[in-house]
Amino acid sequence: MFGFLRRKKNTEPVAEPVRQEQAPEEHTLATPESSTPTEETAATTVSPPSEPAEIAPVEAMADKPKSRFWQQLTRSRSSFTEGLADLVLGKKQIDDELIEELEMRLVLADVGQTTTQALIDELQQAVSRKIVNDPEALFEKLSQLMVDRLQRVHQPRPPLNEHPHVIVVCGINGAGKTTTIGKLAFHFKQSGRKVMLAAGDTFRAAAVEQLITWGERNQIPVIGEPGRQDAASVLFDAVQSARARGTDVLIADTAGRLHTQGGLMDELKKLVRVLGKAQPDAPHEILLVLDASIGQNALSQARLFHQAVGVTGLIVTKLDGTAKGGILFAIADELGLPIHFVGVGEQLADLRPFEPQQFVDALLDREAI
Ligand SMILES: Nc1nc2c(ncn2[C@@H]2O[C@H](COP(=O)(O)OP(=O)(O)OP(=O)(O)O)[C@@H](O)[C@H]2O)c(=O)[nH]1
Repeated sequence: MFGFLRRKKNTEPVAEPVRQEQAPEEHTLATPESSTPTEETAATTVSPPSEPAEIAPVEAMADKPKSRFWQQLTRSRSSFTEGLADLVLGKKQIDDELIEELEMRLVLADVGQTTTQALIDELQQAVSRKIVNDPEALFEKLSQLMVDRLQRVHQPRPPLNEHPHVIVVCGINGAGKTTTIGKLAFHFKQSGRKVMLAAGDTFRAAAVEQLITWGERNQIPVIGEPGRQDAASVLFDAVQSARARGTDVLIADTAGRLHTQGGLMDELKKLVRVLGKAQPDAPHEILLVLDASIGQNALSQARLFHQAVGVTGLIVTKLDGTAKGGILFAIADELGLPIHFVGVGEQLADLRPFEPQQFVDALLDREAI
């Protein structure tokens, strides 16, 4: 049953779940190290970070407080379901008005014309074949079609067999790369991996400092320091250092670049080549960070990054702050690239392994959430 229908019928307000904040604890932080591979990380005791770190394992969160994910998708869900109950209630049959309203809402949620049309065509076929007979069955069918579309491109990430398993994170300026790297590091640490970061964004001095701060929050080493110019040499050093330390996962930041900036795209290709020289088969993953709030523009960005370096998977950020959650369906349909994670906030634990069913349930306000 869909929550937005149930609420209207019962006319009972449904309480939004309240987020539990963790009491801050004292942390032992490792100071960021220099690029010398043999240097040991010095540990100092410092005050708790100002940001409340959520320390529940991300994997465990996937099945426990689902209500939090539900809450984080409030804007996308509201734009999709608000007012639908009024339209549906009182209707015993599916009519053109209902189908047109659904179509409009899919387009407004940035599902995109092509994917919206395909979904609506499939719904209409199900109606004309009498597979679907009433509005509630129509939503059920829509939900199933949406999950199918995401499931088609859903793939597990490669196993972390190499030491280090090297991940390059790329994207345009401000997409959320550095923040996502901090959250990714937390994700891997929570699953018991030894993680290291490489500050390959030598373009913007503050980016290195920002990455060092994320390293401190996660108590993991960061290779690279402000002032270094050559991103390729930072990444090369980082692979050597990670290997010497038996690191499981090395995550490399890169400078934000517009997909239209040919010179910078060439630099990204060079970084990927250099990593391959530092370690055969590296990088093992090239993750493109896309900001959900830019909607359909994310598609052209993804195409050009993919052409340049062969993106292995996507991380879609800022889903919490946008009503354009539907972009994930356009991404799945038109790019065929797997979405591995979604960013739903600015805290360490606000990165979720992407699960199609869970996402559609939250978007369509399914009771299961
Ligand atoms: N609400 C929300 N904000 C996010 C999310 N991910 C990143 N941000 C914010 O987006 C802004 C840009 O993030 P950065 O990580 O600095 O982006 P970047 O891609 O590294 O930027 P450049 O270094 O300029 O290329 C910051 O204010 C982040 O806190 C998210 O999932 N949700």
